[in-house]
Amino acid sequence: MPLIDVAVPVPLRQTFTYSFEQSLMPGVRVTVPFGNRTMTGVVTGNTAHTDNPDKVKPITGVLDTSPVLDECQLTLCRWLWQYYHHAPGEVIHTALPVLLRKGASAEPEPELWYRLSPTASEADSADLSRAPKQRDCFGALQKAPLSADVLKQTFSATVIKALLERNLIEAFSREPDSADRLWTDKLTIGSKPVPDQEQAVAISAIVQKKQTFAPFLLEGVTGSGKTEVYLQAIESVLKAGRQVLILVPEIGLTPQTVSRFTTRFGIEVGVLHSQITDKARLRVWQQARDGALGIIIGTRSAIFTPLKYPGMLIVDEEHDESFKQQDGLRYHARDLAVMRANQENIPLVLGSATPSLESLNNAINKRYQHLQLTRRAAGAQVTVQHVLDVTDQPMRFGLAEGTLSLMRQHLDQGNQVLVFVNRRGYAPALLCHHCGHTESCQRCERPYTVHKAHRRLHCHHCGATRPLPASCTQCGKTEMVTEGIGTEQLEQGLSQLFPDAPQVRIDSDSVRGKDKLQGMLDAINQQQYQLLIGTQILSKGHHFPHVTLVVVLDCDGALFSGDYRAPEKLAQLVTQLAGRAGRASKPGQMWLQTHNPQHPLLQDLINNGYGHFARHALLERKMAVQPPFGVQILVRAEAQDGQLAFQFLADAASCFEHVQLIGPMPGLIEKRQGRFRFMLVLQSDKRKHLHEQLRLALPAITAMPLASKVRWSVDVDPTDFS
Ligand SMILES: Nc1ncnc2c1ncn2[C@@H]1O[C@H](COP(=O)(O)OP(=O)(O)OP(=O)(O)O)[C@@H](O)[C@H]1O
Ligand SMILES: [Zn+2]
Repeated sequence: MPLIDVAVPVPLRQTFTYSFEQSLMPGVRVTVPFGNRTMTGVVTGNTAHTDNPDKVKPITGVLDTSPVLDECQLTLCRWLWQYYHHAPGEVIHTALPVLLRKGASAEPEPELWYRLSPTASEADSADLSRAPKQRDCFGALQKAPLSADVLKQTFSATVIKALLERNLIEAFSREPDSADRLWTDKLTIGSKPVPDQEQAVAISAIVQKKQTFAPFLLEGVTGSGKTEVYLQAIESVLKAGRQVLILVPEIGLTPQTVSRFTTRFGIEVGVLHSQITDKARLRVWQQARDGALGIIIGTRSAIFTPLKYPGMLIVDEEHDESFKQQDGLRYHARDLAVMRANQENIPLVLGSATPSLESLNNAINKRYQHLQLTRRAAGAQVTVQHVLDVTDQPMRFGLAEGTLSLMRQHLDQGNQVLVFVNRRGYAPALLCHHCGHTESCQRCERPYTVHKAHRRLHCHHCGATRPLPASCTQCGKTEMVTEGIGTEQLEQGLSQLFPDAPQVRIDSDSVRGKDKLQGMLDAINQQQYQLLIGTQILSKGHHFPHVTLVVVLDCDGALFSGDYRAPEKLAQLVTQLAGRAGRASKPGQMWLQTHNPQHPLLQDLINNGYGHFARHALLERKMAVQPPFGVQILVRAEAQDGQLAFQFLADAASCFEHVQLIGPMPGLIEKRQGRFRFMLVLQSDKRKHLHEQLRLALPAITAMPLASKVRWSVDVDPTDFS
């Protein structure tokens, strides 16, 4: 009997061999016995050899007639489990829509249709004269059978039910029509602006590359019209009947984004993000696989969407941290996009105003073609950036007098002002004025954030919450005071200081709920609000034509972080925030409040811009042999007993010989949800060497006695050191 390799969704770094009466196509789902359970796995190949043939068990069921993962996707999965040193079964699970993991059919379900019943006749129509709706419905079906979806657009369920009860019509199920490339008939090119010279250069460079692997970095300052470049570049791809997959950051996927594409091309766009149902996700997956969608826009995991006619890949805001998954399979969707474009032989456009140092380095080294947009579109001016020294300044709600009078000026001119603070809630700590005790989450040993609206304390690390205490839990005195400022407090304060300026708060608390963010963004652009208060969410790619002033409350924390990526992240945030101002006819400015006005990073950013900062940061990384010049892999471990986690990593460290090791040391967040967290950094200037060393060491690490007593994981190319 043929031997077959199957990836089974268990956390083990191997595939498993089973037998079956015939060989099976790789990518087909099968059910197999595993331990005392039955599991759904995916065939990864047919094999000739097994070490212990007596132990091989048979495959118990075959779920698909054709593979759910095509050759290209399987190749990518193999790359993923090798590169990220992850369990093959879990990799394949990540690559499939949830319903397919659970064994659902990969083929579209038969649709419900209606037709006249065989006994119905012309005379029946006359009988319906006193029920005009039923008569019309009957008349419609007399012409041709119709799907339930179509019929229900015109007739109510009651009308259909009445006709069914009279036995005049009947329901039947029908295989859905193939919609393969039907969208090409609907494709139209809506009105579009004339590209400026830099845009035109970028567009023509991209469209020259058809059906060949060609990576581009589109580095364009905020508001320079990158999206317009995407739109005009994909035009010829769509006209050729080929599909485009666009990745965007989680928060950037608003209906506004989608509508720019639907309006331009007049075709349906498949949308994939974390809020859609499993059923809808499977539907888009099927339509993309069957060639029934021309454009698919999605967040991180959309990179796994199969395409029947792949034409182009785009990663917008490619620097965004949400493209890296921070648990399970810790893959980077941008890096996977590069692999995929290569595999599919198609162009890839990475776009950003603040490119990651990794991508920028690839562009400088000519591995990617570098396209630059240095001017804002349609004559908008660059936002002028300033630092405001707040040392010894009287402050109100975290704002200096100077900042407040600037805000007053802009508000009086009828413009919008955006105030950024990087903390949601009322205040980041609650402490006792008498004994100094800070109320902290015991599981994370971090101060609770005060949320006044709900009168509760929240731990932003683990989500734990409890009622706001009336007195100190240590000494019992009732003089509780808050420390620091969050969005909620700023909102309260600003409504006192500027009672005449309608304000809106945008943070993950206030935008919870379907389409709420979009509603707020629309209201902002209709000028229903003048003061915009918010967190990072406000920095993400939104177009705010009426904002002329951006204020950053406090950026000092990030200047002294233990994370070597913190300066890059801060520079990206500040630049993106500045990019929200002055996007239309009115010029914009940004003010950064700081106690460190002379800090070299701030000075460089303010005076020379992100591009200069990033190139300088690359030099520093080169000296320190840090990514993208050095390669890093993190082994993390956590346990309730911190000593165990530390010891596990110390033992793991002894498995390496020719690798530079840093640690074991505590994570930047030392404790979370009752577990102490440690990490061991493996570093080298040679990628291949480091991966090889880890591959050799992993069996020994996995076999260590402590390996089953702590939670541990491998993070390749880490971006987060918490
Ligand atoms: N060539 C052009 N002529 C006129 N208007 C343009 C042109 N290109 C883009 N625009 C307009 O300029 C605005 C900004 O463009 P777009 O949103 O594409 O910029 P972006 O670079 O993607 O912005 P960001 O990175 O800041 O999110 C949009 O309203 C867009 O319609
Ligand atoms: Zn906690």
